[in-house]
Order: sequence, then C-alpha cells, then structure tokens
Amino acid sequence: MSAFFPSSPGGSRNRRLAETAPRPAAWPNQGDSTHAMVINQSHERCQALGLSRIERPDFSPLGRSDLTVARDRNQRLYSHAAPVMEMLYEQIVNSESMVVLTDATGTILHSIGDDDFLSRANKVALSPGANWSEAAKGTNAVGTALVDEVPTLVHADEHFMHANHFLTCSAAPILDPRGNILGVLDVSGDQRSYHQHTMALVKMSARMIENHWLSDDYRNVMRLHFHSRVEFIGTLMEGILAVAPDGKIVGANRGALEQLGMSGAALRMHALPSLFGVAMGTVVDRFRSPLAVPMPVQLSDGRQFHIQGRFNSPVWSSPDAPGRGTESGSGQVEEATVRTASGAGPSAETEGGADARHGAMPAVRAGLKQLQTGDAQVDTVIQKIRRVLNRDIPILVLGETGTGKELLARAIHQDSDRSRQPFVAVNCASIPDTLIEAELFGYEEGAFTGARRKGAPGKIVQANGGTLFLDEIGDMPLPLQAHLLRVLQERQVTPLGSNKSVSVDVAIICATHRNLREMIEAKSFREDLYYRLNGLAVRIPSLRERTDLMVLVQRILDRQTTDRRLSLSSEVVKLFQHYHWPGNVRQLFNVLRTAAVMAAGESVITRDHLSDDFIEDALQAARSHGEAAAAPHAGAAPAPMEVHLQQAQGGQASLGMGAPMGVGPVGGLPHAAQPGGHPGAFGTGSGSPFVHPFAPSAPTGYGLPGGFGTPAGSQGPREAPMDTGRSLQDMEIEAIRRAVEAAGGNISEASKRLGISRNTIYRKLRWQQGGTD
Ligand SMILES: Nc1ncnc2c1ncn2[C@@H]1O[C@H](COP(=O)(O)OP(=O)(O)OP(=O)(O)O)[C@@H](O)[C@H]1O
Repeated sequence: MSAFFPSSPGGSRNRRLAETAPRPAAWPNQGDSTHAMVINQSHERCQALGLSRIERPDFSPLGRSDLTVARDRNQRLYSHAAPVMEMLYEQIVNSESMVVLTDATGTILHSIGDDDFLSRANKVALSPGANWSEAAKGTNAVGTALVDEVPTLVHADEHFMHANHFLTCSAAPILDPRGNILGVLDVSGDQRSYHQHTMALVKMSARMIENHWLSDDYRNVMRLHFHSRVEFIGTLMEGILAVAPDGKIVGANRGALEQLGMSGAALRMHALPSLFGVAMGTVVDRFRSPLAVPMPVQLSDGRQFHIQGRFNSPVWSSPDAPGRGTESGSGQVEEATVRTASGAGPSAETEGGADARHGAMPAVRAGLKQLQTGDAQVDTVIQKIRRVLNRDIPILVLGETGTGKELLARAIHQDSDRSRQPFVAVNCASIPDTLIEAELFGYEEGAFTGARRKGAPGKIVQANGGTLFLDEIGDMPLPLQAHLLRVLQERQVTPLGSNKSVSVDVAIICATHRNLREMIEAKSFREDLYYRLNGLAVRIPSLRERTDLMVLVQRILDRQTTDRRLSLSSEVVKLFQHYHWPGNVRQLFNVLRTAAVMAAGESVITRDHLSDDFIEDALQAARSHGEAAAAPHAGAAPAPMEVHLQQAQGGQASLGMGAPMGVGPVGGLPHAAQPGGHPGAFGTGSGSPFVHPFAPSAPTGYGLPGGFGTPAGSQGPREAPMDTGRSLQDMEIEAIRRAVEAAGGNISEASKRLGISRNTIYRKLRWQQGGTD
C-alpha cells in the first residue's frame, strides 16, 4: 500500500497508486494524512458507484443550447467570477494550465487557458459543457470539492481515472453568504508544472468572488468588515457581515464564520448588540464619515475585533426592483477595487464588462427616476441631466450639505452607459490636503514616507471606464486644481514618484456647497478648471424649498420597518413643515430613523418619539414664523393623522384626513410657502426663478453663470443680492454654532442633531475662523 494512504481501509483499492512511481520530494500534500483520507474516501465513493479507472472520459458534454441554458442560469455567478478568473489566469499564464468555473453540479461553464493546454484538456473533456462531478469523472478536484465542500487538490494519479493522471487540479467551492454552494473555481494544469502556491491563489480568488457576491446581495444594507488585527481589514482575510437596519446579522462571508467560529445559522441568531456589544445607531453614526477609523469591539467571550462599517447611499427600493438574492445586476458599492491595467481586474463595483459582453440581464437600477418624488425643481434638474447623459459632459452638482448631491451623482452613474464600471467618490474636504494628491493620482512604491510600501493606483485610475465623483470640489487646494486640470485635459494620470502615465477614461461629476464664482474672484478656485468641470451645473434645492417633504418622509419611514407602516401624527407633520432643516434630507433621515426606533411597535410617530432639542428648534421655528399652530403640550395625545401618499411616480403627498397641512397638490404651493411656512416667493414650474431667504444667491444660485441649472457659458445676470443681506454660508455657520452651543460644545452631539458629519462641522468652523480648510 502506498505510504500516501496510511489510513486507507481499502488496501486493494489503492493498489494502482502503490504501483505508481515513488513520489518526488515536492509532491503536494506529502505526508498529509487528512488529504490522504479525502482522496481515499473519494476513491471509495467512485468504487461504490461502479466507476472504472480505465473508463474513457465522458465525451458527451451538454449540447450548445443546454450549455447556454446552464450559463444563463448561472449568469450572476459568471459575472462575479469573470474578472477574478481573468486576474487568476494572469497569474498562471504560460504554465500549461487553465482556469475553470463550474456550476454547483460540476458542469463547466467557462474556462480560460493556454491554447495548447486547452486542446489537451479538451481530449479529456475538461471543457465547457462537460460535467466533472465525481459521479461523472471519478475523483477530481472539482467533483471532490463539491462533495466535501472544501478546497481540494487532486494531483496526478490521485485522480480516479487513468486518463486524468496527467492533471494537477486545485479547486475551491464558491459559497453564497448563507453557505450554499454556487459553483467551483478550479485551476487545472499539467501535473509536471504543479506549483505549491496555486491552491492558495484559487482559494483567495474564490473568496474574492464570494465577497463580491455578498456585497452585491447586501448592497442596500450595512456591511461590517472586521478582523482581530486592524491591518487585515480590507484584505481577503477580513470577515464581512451584512447587517439589516434593525441590527440583525443577515449574511456573512467565510472569513467571518472562520474568525467568529460560528456557523452561518448561529450567526443569524445574533444582532449587533448581542454579537459585538454595540448599538446599530452607534455604528451607523460612526461610519457615515468616509474617514472613520475602525472601531474596537469585544465578543461576549472577551475576544477583540476591529470593525469598519460600509454602506451605500440609501437607494430607494423601486416597486419593480428585484428581491435580494435574485439575478439583480449591478449594485451600488461604495468601495471600488483596483482594476488591472487590462481593465479586467476585480471590481467590487462592477459585475465586469464581461457581463455586458455575455448578454447579462439588464440591471434594475436605482437611477434618476427614483429621485423624482414630485418636486418641480428636482424634476427640472433631472430632465436637464437626462439630456446630457452619456455625452461626455461634466456635471457640477450644487447644493447645501445633505441635499443628496452624492445620491444624485450615483443615480447619474447608474443610468449611464458606464453603470457597470466603477463609481468612485472622493470627498476633497475630508482628506487632508497632504493626502489628496496621492489619493487622487496614486503613487509609486516608496514615493514618499508614510505611503503604503507597495504604492497605490489612485482614485482616478480606479474609476477608469466609470465615473469619478469629486465631492466638495471647492475644497481642493489650488496646486491640486492645476494638477487635476492637466489630467482632465490630457486624459492621462502620472502617479506620484512615477514617470509612467496611465491613460484614463472617466466621466466627471463634481459637487460643492460653495460659491465657486466667488471663489474664482477671490482667486481660490481656478477659472479654467471651473469651466472644465462645469459642462452642466445643476442645483439641488434645499429641503425647505422642496414641495415633496411628505413624500420623502413616507419613503424614509417605509424603509425603517418591515412589519408595519409608519406615519406621522398631525402635530409632527406641522413641526416638520415649519422646521428649516439645516441638515436637509440627511437630517430628515436621521430624525426619522431615531423616531422609528423610539416608536417601536407603534405605527404613528408622535412628538414623544422626537428628541427634545429637535422639538425645541422646530417649535421655535414655528413661533418665529407666527405660526399659531404651536403644538399642544406633549402630554395631550395628538390626533394621529395618516399621511397617505400616492404611490405613482412623482405623486404628490395628499393628506388622508384632517385639514390641509401645507402639503399641496402638484402645482400648488410648496410646503414652505403655505401659511406659516417660510416667507418667500416660489416658482413651482420648471426652472422658474424663486426667491427664498435661505437661497444662497437666488435666482442665480451658487454663482452659476446663468441661473441655476444653466449650462456654463450662457450669459446670465450676475448674482442678485440676497434679501437677508447675509450669505448662506453665514447662516449655515450660525446654525452650526447654535447647535454646538446647545450641545454644550460636544461636536459629536451637534453633528447628530444637525445630521452632518463632525468633519463638516470642524471644517466649516475652521473656515469661518479664517482657516485654510
Ligand atoms: N432624494 C433623496 N431621497 C432619499 N434620501 C436622500 C435624498 N437626498 C439625500 N438623501 C439622503 O441624505 C443623505 C445625504 O445625502 P448625500 O450624501 O447624497 O448628500 P450630499 O449633498 O452629498 O451631502 P454633503 O454635502 O454633506 O456631502 C444620504 O443618507 C442620502 O441617502
């Protein structure tokens, strides 16, 4: 008996192996009794199935149309696997081998390999359409990995059938976040060119596919990336948990199960507090800022981990959106992985250009349509954007903080031809000046101290083929503006410390809350860059200008609970309508999210579910606008009033019962213009000018050359003086100051109340004090 199978109970069954030549020293898994056991058990199964070792390979692969059906059925798997397969192949090219992807039954869906090896493999039916389950081909890496559900190496004469002895195969099953097998990734090659690192490469690649799958499945919930060592977050070793809005763990990758030492089922019994001892709200608040550093947490058994939350800008679920886990197409994933020079590298964001090539199902997206909630100004913005979509015209999005500039940028990307390529967002305000350059343009290994040793490609290169969103462009330091302009003109990036340029093709969307024209006059923003970035400028109205407050409210509420439909009491409706919402939709979202949690089990949100400081502010706002409707005392039970909303696209809010509360029908007065609303004249028609005390520089807003939304270059009136005599920035800063004071100087508390990040507060206050941003 071969020493290779010490514990084999079936001595005669391994006779043939014993008869083979002695193993070379570099023989894989030499002396590994577990491996020997795996192979033995597989051979036993083959014997039990009555397979013959000298059986000719099954040359009856699926017919062309059956293969097409199998591929269609596994389109999503392929779309995630394709870029990873290409990257894996790049690692093994010219090594007489091939990369194989099978479905969960072992049927080969796709393969990439060296031509001459492919033709040898073809002779043993190692080609698309053939089934490599154990039952069909005896012991082999794919079939045995499917049975044992673990990565499996089958080398040379460990294959049951003689015909396959020339092969060395390393296969890893690909699992979905619930632990179901989706398929197998395999590298097969000539056994003489066996390399000990191949298995590790295959396992890592399978993990990459699993992680993409998980991020896609759970793109609308928060993902927690974690590891016991902080530096392992972001690597393939990290654990990833998908966490539902109520804190429940709904999915996990393999790294998570391994690190936590739990099964998927056990993990799904947990919520964030029971697992890591932290509340969902704490984690969400912390990781809203893209610069938030990982947070230390502890399991109940004392083991310590570091967690990092990632979530996409909330995407409104469309009535026609597919359910989670369906063949849903592209997801919005915040982080984009570096693509290889050939453009075929893995991208957490894309399902690969390959997807499009192979006729994937059209993706259902959360695009521009989802942002049309009945406000005429927003509709106009979206109509304008649609006209320039895919025309290579840079879009400049203006608007106060929290109005949804990034959400709009993502929607533009989703609706564009680039939607399957990365969307990469860079917030120029939240990255220290010294790092923006490296972050944007990338750097070579050793370009400067403190840089990651290996260098990094930079966000512009990461966005290649897709969309680069430069948020807070007004905060970009002047020297970098010149650098960016050069890149945009030449469409080439040269990483810091390198003398090689990389060609890039990116669609640019920029956003700012600043008045760029004023900045140009003050020589703090380059005019040439301004015109380069401003192909079309659009301004998203502040929440207090919008007529669709109640539609937004209901949409946000609908996302907070699944077991009941939440609505607002009439008293809360009034408070909301009179409030000035300095933090815009972000603040509304935060207020409602907290209220939904406070209203646990109830279906009407009353004043009792709102925080005291918000009520105070809102009442003050109502009083200062002479609103007699100052709410009754909190103790008095308010009459609940359902806010019924037309579900139709763009439907306006209508109140189901009770007196009008300032939410008018289409074309009616916007909420803020109702009695008791903010004073000011509003135009509700497309593009009508409006005057509003909070508008930055209405009607030409934000220094646009010709009124808001007017493309650059057209002549328009210069900015009209504001009727309050104060700039938007002054008012914004005053609101922030008040909030900081009210919070006793606690910036975190103030940021929560305002619904803006701590960074934004620091930045704005610094700016006010004459800092340099
Ligand atoms: N129309 C909308 N519908 C739903 N949610 C929205 C909408 N607009 C904004 N939000 C939500 O408000 C929050 C802020 O949005 P976003 O980050 O896009 O704003 P922003 O203008 O880019 O903010 P900042 O200027 O601070 O970067 C996000 O949680 C976003 O989902």
